[in-house]
Amino acid sequence: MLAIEWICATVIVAAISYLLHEFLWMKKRKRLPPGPKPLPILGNLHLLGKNPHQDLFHLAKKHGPIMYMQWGFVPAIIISSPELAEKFLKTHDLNFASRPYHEGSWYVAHEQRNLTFAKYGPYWRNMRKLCTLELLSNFKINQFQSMRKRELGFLIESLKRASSDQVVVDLSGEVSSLSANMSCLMIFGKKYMDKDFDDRGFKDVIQELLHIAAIPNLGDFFPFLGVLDLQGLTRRYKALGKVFDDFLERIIDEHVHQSSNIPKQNRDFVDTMMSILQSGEADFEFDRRHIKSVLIDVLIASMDTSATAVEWVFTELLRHPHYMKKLQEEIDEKVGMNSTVEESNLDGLEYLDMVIKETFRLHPVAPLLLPHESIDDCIIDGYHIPKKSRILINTMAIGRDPMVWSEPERFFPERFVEDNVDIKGKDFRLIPFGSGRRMCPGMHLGLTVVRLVVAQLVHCFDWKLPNDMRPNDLDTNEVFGLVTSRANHLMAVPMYRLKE
Ligand code: HEM
Repeated sequence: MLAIEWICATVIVAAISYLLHEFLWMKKRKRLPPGPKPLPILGNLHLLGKNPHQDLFHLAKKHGPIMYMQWGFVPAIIISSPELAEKFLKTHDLNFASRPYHEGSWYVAHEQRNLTFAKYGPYWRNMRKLCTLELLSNFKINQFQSMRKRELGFLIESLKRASSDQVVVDLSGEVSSLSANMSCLMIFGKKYMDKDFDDRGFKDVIQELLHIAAIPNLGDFFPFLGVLDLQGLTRRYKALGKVFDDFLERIIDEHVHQSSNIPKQNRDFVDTMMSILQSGEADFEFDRRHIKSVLIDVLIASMDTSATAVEWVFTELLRHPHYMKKLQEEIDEKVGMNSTVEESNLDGLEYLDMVIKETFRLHPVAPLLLPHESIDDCIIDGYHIPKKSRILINTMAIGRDPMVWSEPERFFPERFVEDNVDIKGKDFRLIPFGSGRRMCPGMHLGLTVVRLVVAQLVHCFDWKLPNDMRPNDLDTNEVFGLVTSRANHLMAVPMYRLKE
């Protein structure tokens, strides 16, 4: 059959199934949450544009904080208030602790054997425990403290040169490279540069994965269309899966040959995982496939999240120079003009924490968290939540809700002086790392990197916008993806300010 015939046949089958589904559903219709009226087959997919978190924010203003949508054949529940977020992520957490099918993880992470998209069950529980204890513990985070200091030192030196020449730097690019280097050193024990992956180079391959992971996948919403691969995504995921697999196999082999009895405090993540594999101490199915899947997870999760958070903090500080100054004054007082910031200084920097909280409120790195999936039918606030619904918690909508925050659109770190809101998953007004069973296990590491990098860059340099741009003219356009970053790179001129 020709491709066009295949498409027609699939659309007809899809339409019949949809009508059948609607008919059966009518018979036992239950009270669903309110939401926009769906079109036949397409459902509400036509309402989602390039920045779905913003579209859902606007739709919630009309339909309310719990909203039902039909995305193709998939029911979606969108949550936009702290009270409801608490019901989904705390009161009924267990029922919403699974993840939907994710084609990228299927092909790149050995059939969703990664932590991020593994279905809820014994494998996910065991792997999460292992990662939390062995890779993301305080002991492990502290082990890499000197590496972080050294890498950040390299960036400061290069910015000092830019400062003496008064050149504009690509702050987004610089922080992203720093974060990539820190992640590679922690995970693989060395930095990976261009050509280390395949012809395209390390960064390009990661960027391609992030890019296609952000493209809405028709196969996710219309399972019949998945096999046709009309968007070419399956083909690209398979090719990327092979590139990652070859790369990780090579790295693991190198580690196996080099490492015999590396002391625990010197082990990178590959060493740690391989020593667990070799010792046989994992009491669940655990082989190279699982190790490779989790290595990809921590690589992707650590590289872009922290760098994007730093980028947003700087965006707001450059738009509000008086807050930048106030932050400098706090650090000058605690650290002094003769020294750079150490991780041991961070706990005393309260204003820094307020600036970071305020940035997460306005610019959460993952505005819809990661998608959760309901394990069983459930009733919440009198509404029926069907089994296998996709649950999205819109933290961006919660962060800008005037019922929750006064003057929500205003960047105002001082709002946290009186109200010391927790960002570690206990206060549902601000949950940039999620909450409950699926909450981010890398939060401590992520926060350490963000606080350190922001503090150091603000302490060592005054910053000004290029070409006499006024602070108000700096845009805050975003591009939605696995992480939601600035649409345009942040450019600024550093001026060194410490005593030599
Ligand atoms: C500023 C930095 C970071 C932010 C804002 C962030 C945010 C998040 C969010 C919102 C989720 C989804 C929670 C949910 O679905 O309910 C998540 C999950 C996750 N994060 Fe992070 N993250 C950061 C850094 C890191 C780092 C450094 C790592 C590891 C090295 C990491 C590893 C993970 C993993 C493995 C998951 C999936 C957990 C699971 O499904 O069980 N993250 N993160």
